[in-house]
Amino acid sequence: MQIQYIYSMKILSPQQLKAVETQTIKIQDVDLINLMERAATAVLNWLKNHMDVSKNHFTIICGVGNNGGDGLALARLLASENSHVKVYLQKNNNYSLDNLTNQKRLKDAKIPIEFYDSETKFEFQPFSIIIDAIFGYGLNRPIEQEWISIINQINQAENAVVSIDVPSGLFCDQLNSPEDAVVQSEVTLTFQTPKLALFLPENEKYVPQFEILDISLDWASMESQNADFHYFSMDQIPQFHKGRTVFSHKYEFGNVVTIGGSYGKIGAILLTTKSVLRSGAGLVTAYVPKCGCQIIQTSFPEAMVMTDFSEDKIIAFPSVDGFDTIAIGPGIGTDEKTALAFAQFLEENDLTNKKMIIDADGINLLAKNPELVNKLPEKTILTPHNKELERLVGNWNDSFEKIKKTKEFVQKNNLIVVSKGAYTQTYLPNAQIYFNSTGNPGMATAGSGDVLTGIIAGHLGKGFTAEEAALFGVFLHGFCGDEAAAQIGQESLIASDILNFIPTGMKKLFG
Ligand SMILES: NC(=O)C1=CN([C@@H]2O[C@H](COP(=O)(O)OP(=O)(O)OC[C@H]3O[C@@H](n4cnc5c(N)ncnc54)[C@H](OP(=O)(O)O)[C@@H]3O)[C@@H](O)[C@H]2O)[C@@H](O)CC1
Ligand SMILES: [K+]
Repeated sequence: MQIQYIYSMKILSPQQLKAVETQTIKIQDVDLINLMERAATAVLNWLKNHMDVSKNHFTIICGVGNNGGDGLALARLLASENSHVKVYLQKNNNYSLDNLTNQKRLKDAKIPIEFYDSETKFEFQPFSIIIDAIFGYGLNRPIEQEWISIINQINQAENAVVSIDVPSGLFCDQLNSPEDAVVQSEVTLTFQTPKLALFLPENEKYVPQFEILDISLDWASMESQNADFHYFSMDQIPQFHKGRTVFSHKYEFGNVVTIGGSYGKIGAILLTTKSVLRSGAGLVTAYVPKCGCQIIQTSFPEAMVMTDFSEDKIIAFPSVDGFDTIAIGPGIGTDEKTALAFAQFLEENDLTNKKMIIDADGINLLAKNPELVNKLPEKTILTPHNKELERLVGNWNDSFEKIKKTKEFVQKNNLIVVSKGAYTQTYLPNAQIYFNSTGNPGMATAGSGDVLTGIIAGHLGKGFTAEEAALFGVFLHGFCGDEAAAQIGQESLIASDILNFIPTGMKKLFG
């Protein structure tokens, strides 16, 4: 089963979006004004799904381009729903064509437009929702001094703010400088494909959350764009279903060994081992120091256990001949003797045909001895958090430097890196980077990564390619975490909950 990359959602630059827009107009035989109407209708529908628009008040602040045009069209649609709408439009003599068309449509519908300039002092009604339609993906320079007060007034108001397409002032594919004026919205409703800026931690205060609204741009045109960045979302999931038949037997679903644990950290490898089987792998064996044997056998009878001759840490790695998948790291510690055993294991085994994933202290052991990276089988999956990743690729000053360094690292070494965090980033050796769409802040909790390692290892065992296992494993982990949070909340969520929700998550995805 190979991933059909054509099904992934590409993250496009403003120039590419413009090209897709132009091609859509040609292929669908429509005009831009129709796309604008689709965009405004999509926003209206989103608002209707989230509130009673007929009772709400909206203050729509529009710019001079097509983002402003979306705002004007939305004003007309909201007014026809009996909403209370106040429309502000920037005073200018350089409006886009379709902005002008929508101005005329408002005039025809007798909906007044109030013009603002850099001196305007808005009087927002306290309960009115501000719709930010000043700039979208067409922003081509930071917001100029004279308009900063407009953005500041929006940010200082106590009103809820909804941004259309992009928070005004935010660049789509480069970082703003900290002093730039950018709208801080509660939610951004972005059209068709998410923009790169929405995923970057530097922009969290402008984009605490976003939603993608479909406006039926031409799919083939989007797919024809070259993109390094992708969004891995629900649309890609059906192709990951690998069912069982009546005659299936456990040996068809992989034989996985999990290597880790040390005195006081057996729980980590236990979580990983359990997650392997819960993900549908056939067989799992935990290789742990002696102190871990009873713990694992008692709390997880489905697993087999092999033990190191040491009581409290791993100092000699096992033979991996009979296993197809190897997971190393959870709870293993960084003792010198463990480090030596790990190095010897990588240097003296032929791992060419093995599938491998390394996590946690396994990554720290690797970082201590960087030339060992050359000994890893191709497409080994590494699942570092940011601190662990820095130990492998060096420090970075911002997201773009991180992306560049990590991309170089995976390409040079033919590895896969899963960089954990909000919108977990998966770097494939072909230089493609995927942002994940599932998960929640409650999952930043002890042992969450151990469960992820097990889920990915389980899918490797089941026969997924390394790319598939990494991408789908990250998605499933977040999805199960979301299911768990929906039931018990984020605050008290623990890693075992994520694990316990794997069956619910799998069932919900595949039936
Ligand atoms: N395909 C889709 O997804 C669809 C997208 N649609 C919508 O179109 C939006 C993109 O529209 P857009 O291209 O007209 O750009 P937009 O963001 O309105 O701003 C451009 C204007 O701002 C100006 N300007 C720029 N920077 C500036 C600055 N710092 N300070 C001052 N001025 C500045 C620039 O003028 P300039 O001065 O550069 O000549 C120009 O006048 C998109 O986000 C979405 O909402 C839908 O309608 C339909 C389908
Ligand atoms: K906007």
